[in-house]
Amino acid sequence: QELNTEAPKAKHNYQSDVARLRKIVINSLYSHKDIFIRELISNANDAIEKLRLTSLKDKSIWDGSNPLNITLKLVKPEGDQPGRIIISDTGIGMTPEELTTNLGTLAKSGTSDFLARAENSDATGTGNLIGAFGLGFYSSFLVADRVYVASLPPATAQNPNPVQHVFSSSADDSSFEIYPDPRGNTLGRGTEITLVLKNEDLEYLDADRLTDLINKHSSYSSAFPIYLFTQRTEEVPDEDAVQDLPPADAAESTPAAEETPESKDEDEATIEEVAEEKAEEKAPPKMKTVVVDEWKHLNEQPPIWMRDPKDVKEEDYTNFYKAFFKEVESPLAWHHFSGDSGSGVSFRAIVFVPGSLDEQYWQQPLASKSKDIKLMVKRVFITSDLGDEGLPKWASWVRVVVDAEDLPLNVSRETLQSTRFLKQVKQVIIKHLIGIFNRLADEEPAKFERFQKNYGSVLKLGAVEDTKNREKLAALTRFHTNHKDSLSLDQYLENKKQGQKQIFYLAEMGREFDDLKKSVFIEKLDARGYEVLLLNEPLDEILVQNIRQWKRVPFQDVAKAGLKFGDEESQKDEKAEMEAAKEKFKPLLDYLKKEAGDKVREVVISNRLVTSPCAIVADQHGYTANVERMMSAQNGKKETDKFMLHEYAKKQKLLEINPRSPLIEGLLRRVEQLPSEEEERDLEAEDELKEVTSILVDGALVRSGFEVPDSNSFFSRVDRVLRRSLGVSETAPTDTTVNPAPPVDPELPTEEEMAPPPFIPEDPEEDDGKAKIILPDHLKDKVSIEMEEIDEDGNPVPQHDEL
Ligand SMILES: Nc1ncnc2c1ncn2[C@@H]1O[C@H](COP(=O)(O)OP(=O)(O)OP(=O)(O)O)[C@@H](O)[C@H]1O
Repeated sequence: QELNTEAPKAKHNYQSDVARLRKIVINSLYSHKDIFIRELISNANDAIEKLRLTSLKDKSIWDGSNPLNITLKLVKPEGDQPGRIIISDTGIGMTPEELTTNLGTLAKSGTSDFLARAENSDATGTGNLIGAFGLGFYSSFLVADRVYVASLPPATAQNPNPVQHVFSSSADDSSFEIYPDPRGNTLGRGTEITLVLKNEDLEYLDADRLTDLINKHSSYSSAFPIYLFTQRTEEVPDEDAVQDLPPADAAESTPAAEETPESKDEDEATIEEVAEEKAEEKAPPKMKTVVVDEWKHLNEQPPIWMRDPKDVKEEDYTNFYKAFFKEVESPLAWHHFSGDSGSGVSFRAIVFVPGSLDEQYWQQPLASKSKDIKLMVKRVFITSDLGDEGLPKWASWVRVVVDAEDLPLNVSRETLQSTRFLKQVKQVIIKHLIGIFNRLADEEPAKFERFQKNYGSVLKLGAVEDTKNREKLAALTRFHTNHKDSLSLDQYLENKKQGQKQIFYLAEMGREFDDLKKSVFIEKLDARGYEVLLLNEPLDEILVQNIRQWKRVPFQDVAKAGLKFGDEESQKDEKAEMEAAKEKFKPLLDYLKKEAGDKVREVVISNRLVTSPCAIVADQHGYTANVERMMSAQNGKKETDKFMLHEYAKKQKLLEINPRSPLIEGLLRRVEQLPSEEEERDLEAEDELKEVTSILVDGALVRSGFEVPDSNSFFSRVDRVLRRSLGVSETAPTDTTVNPAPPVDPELPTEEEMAPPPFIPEDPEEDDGKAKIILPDHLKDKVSIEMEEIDEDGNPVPQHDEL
């Protein structure tokens, strides 16, 4: 009987976001058409799961007697009847109101944003779209011109006499219709989706093609049996012919609508005569062709996690992962194992590392829970919510399927959460996850490199957050150094020089490694061949502060006091040189202490500089420039300044001078030349020296990554020195007259005035292949253009200003 009817139907408009989503699906996912079957089967599976879970509380909904399954029927086009795929489930079904809200609106938060991005993305972005969003029901329109959804929820106390309703919509309608099913309550319970296939998509009616698709993408998506209705012809002896009876009329047989696959034996033949061959005396038994109706069980094999890992191919894991977690990208690595929770629950599990870290990961709060842990009991999905026993943030991206054998099937989410099992499972997952990382590090260097690119920061977060696994995670972390692009802490210790008792690191958030290599703080270490860890992520400094030492060797911030090469004792010459320098530069040290006393606590001879004249280092309890920046970024500069402790820490700076620098030598000479007698003082020369000194100190601050307290005054001083060196009068004023702005004019410009003149591009013939900026004539004299050189990665190439 027809699903359609002439009777009046309630018409509804799609919510605007649904209309947009449907448009994206229909227009841009053309090459991913196949996903429709996976999405519909997964919805059917969810509906059955929902029924099962609801029935745990209310037995009247389902008492366990009638079967839970998903069935598919393929109907070939015939006459004016179009080709159809009919997918039915015996799940929770939908009331007419639910049909309207579930299929006519999108309840997801952030949908509009997401759609805007999807609308602008090209074909490569569409993979993401499917993964991130789950197009679900709307993917039907990839292959169907029209979709009918007939649905009947189970009878409940609130809805004792449910009526089967139909949702109907065509691919191009902006509205859909809901009406009582003209066939009556044929479903018993559940949902039946009829896809009226587009002419170009009739290939999906091929049973083998559809079986392949389901085997590949969906057989794992459902814990419930999936049956495909097929018909095949067979030659069988014609028993009737023996009695020489006239042939019966050929008649097509279809299973009754309410007939479920379990209610009849598989392979049970509905025999019907199609043709009869002429009876011949004493000839071989007379044969006839019969059509055999079959319900083929598509997901008969046990799910992948229940199989022996030896029997599962790499491709099977990848396909399973993509289907099960609705993902387009293959996993980076996985581990399949069975175990015992320790509280007597045996289980099987597969832990997957996704191909890349979700873009959203770092935007989520630290407490955000993992969603991709599928907890099953005896093949039946129970929950994705580990409750308070969620994984730590650093591991919240992991995708896991865990199937416990020895828990009762009717365990509810709440009871499961109160068992020790979950706590133990969490530990087992983390243990195996770290096992995967170690295996990659030891056996698959190329993959490990990819892993580091995607998850490097996650390991650092783990080493900070997860004290129990700190050592293991820190050991997996890789660092850039002045010598290498990737180095573990163990490797660092293997390379350390004789006598070296510190792990040197330089931390400057956000700086390029190449810049860090030129830092004033590593001049000498680098020149002498010592290795320095270069840290440029916010988490780095926090990590180092937390672990403090590796294999009993402490970390040393090279921007801080306390730097020791470890061979000072054997470097007698250098020691003597230092002592002599202290003596020789005493007048300068005293002078600088007096002049820079508000910015630094002490002035000392440096052991870390080679070419630079001076640098500012933080004392043991002081803030380095990096920490100062982190504090301001976190609390806002004003807030940070309020705390006394911060004030104290900020003042703990040392000015280190390089005794070998000619500039420092020159400064010493000038200081020594200052007349000591009051009456001989040359105030002008003194002021000049003060100015040069303050520029030197402020320059040292900048060179060391700190902010100059008053940059305006700093540059005015620089200007004065420049004037002096150019022989320009220091006091000659700049002409500061300017034209005042025209009088107040509250009238807004018209749209015409605001519109830019039409843009006519230059003659393409003249194109010389070089990058250029083409300006419309009316802007040519109003705009000046500065070009910045960028490198291959799009980063600005730093310009080295000798000044
Ligand atoms: N076979 C079904 N039986 C009962 N309800 C269904 C069925 N198919 C869809 N629904 C309802 O329609 C809603 C929308 O389905 P849709 O597939 O668009 O999104 P979803 O399944 O919620 O999300 P996703 O596809 O990302 O998992 C579902 O949440 C569910 O409530």
